Amino acid sequence: MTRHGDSGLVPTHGEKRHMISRRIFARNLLQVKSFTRLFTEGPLRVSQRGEALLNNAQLNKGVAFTREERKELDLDGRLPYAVATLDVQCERAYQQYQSRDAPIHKNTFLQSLKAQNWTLYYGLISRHLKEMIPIIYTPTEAEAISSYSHLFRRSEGLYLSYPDMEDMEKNYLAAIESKEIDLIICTDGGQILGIGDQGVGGIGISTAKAALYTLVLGCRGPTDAHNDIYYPSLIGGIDPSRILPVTLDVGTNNKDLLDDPLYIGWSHERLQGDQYDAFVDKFVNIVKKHNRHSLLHFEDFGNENAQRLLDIYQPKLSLFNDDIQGTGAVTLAAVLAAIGVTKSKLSEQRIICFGAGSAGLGICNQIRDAMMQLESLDRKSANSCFYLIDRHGLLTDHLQQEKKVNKGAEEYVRQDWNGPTGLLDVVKTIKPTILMGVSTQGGAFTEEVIRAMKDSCDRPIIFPLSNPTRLTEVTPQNCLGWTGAALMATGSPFSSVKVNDRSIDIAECNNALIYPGLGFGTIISRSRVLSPGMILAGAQRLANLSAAPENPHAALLPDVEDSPSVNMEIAISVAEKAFDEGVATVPWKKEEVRERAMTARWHPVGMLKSNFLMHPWIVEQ
Ligand SMILES: NC(=O)C1=CN([C@@H]2O[C@H](COP(=O)(O)OP(=O)(O)OC[C@H]3O[C@@H](n4cnc5c(N)ncnc54)[C@H](O)[C@@H]3O)[C@@H](O)[C@H]2O)C=CC1
Ligand SMILES: CC(=O)C(=O)O
Ligand SMILES: [Mg+2]
Repeated sequence: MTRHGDSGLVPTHGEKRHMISRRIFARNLLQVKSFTRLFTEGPLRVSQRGEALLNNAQLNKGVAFTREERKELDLDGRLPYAVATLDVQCERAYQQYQSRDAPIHKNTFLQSLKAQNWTLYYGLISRHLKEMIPIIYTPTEAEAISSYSHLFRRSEGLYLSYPDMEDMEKNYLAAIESKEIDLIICTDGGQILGIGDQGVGGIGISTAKAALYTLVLGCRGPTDAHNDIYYPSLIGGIDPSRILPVTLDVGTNNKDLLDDPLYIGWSHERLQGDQYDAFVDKFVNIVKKHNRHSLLHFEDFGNENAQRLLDIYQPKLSLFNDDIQGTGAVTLAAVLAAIGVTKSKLSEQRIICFGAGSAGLGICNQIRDAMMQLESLDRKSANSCFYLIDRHGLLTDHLQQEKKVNKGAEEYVRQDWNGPTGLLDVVKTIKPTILMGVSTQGGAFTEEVIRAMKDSCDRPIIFPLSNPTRLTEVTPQNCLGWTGAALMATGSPFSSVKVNDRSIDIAECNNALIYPGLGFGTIISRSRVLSPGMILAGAQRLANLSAAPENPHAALLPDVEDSPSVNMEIAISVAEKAFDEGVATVPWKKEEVRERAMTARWHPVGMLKSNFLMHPWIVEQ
């Protein structure tokens, strides 16, 4: 690809392209001087008709095709007579959804709906966001991923397998043919949620994260009480046709999968070392070559690779690791909200992080950096506020000598520790104010641990963040039952808990509350990188949107139902920061960010008054 002009906005394609692509490309060229839209704008030209159109999930509108469209597009007789609005279609689909009892069956139903009709899929979920996010994301998606080879029906992204490494570029180009890609979400399946190596099934997390980029951005109505911001009543985010979910199939060390005759990936032990590195490097370079203005989102890579790959590639292209940086940012926001309640400073906290893997280190680094930037602590003093505990106990110099300290955790190693290093002993010794769990060890925060936390301060801050639900280190019911007053946030959704006749809402401290905003802010500003400053700006904006400091009984973070408007605010702060740091490459000004962000969203229906027309269509001859 070559660049056009100074703006660096226009992807060009050396490859032979489809006619539609050339037209979209030409239109983008015309728009580039003012603004490049993040969705395919205006009349949608289609070359397909009849059966082919009904089988194209991106274009299919089902019974929402109007009489004129049916005539024009050879659909007469292929659909029942009545023409329905999207509302009616959603009502019908919701009834079908409700008839499925188990969450995994609801998940499968929604998967097949997506395979048939994107507009209806996104339209339906946006109408039942809170109810359906746990179905398409954590916790249910973990179950779907672990059964991937058994539930498989059809392709849902790009599968790049090691044996086909020679053809990687060709296969990549085929997947993006006739598309403009803003976002590539990639996993190697190494550590999916808390359920470990899932091999090729990892694609499920790429597609789930992709769906949230579309759903969890946009607007739900005037919900932002702090800022009196009004959003129209549609929901929308990143155009799904501009997102590419990818799995890098480098084998698996999951014995169950290797022994399963139905396993659908490359049945081979997981590659490591030079072979693994060469494969990932080839992929990143292909992205850089063909989609250099897109954001590359890394998800659920194994601990041995996640931080290492981030360090290698972050300076080279617009890339981030959600488990490290997204989780760090959302947890920082929750901590800022919590210390707003306890009226204390970041630098006054004594923090235990139980689990020193990708998420644990991402969280500690993010909070440590915030201590340095917001409260001017030097790095050593800031590091000294943390006590990291991993599978062998507290990270001490003894463990370091035994080479049992994860890479990246060296800075937090305690040099001065002589006592026992188990969680309960450390809690009793240091009397922490904050306890975070990212260990994948369900129930690890026992009653004794939680009561010891309560003994150490009046309102302990306790965040069991492991997913899915069964791996939570402590349930809110237990934690609040034992303490009465903990400030909690959890990785997966939990219902509210009654304490002394008061109903306490539990904040969901999940990176899904922030990564869509981090990503969208980067994309709309066409930022060269997603910098630490942009991530901090996003976390601070999220903390500002918390109701907790003013209302000590409110959840620490905004509700998932409000995440569309919340993520839009985050995106705006992130994009503005990109301008401040001089990394934005769009040819417009920082003052325009809000308006640009609002108009750049894709909606499951067109911006037309009639709510069943997706776009006016022009038939390709
Ligand atoms: N709430 C959120 O937004 C997020 C939650 N997570 C969750 O956090 C958990 C960890 O994820 P990653 O950091 O990506 O995995 P990881 O594999 O990189 O880290 C897990 C760490 O826990 C340690 N560990 C295992 N057993 C332990 C024990 N008995 N005691 C103490 N430490 C122990 C492991 O040695 C490892 O270092 C997962 O359940 C994941 O779903 C991850 C990212 C975001
Ligand atoms: C939320 C998330 O990214 C995880 O649990 O891995
Ligand atoms: Mg993850």
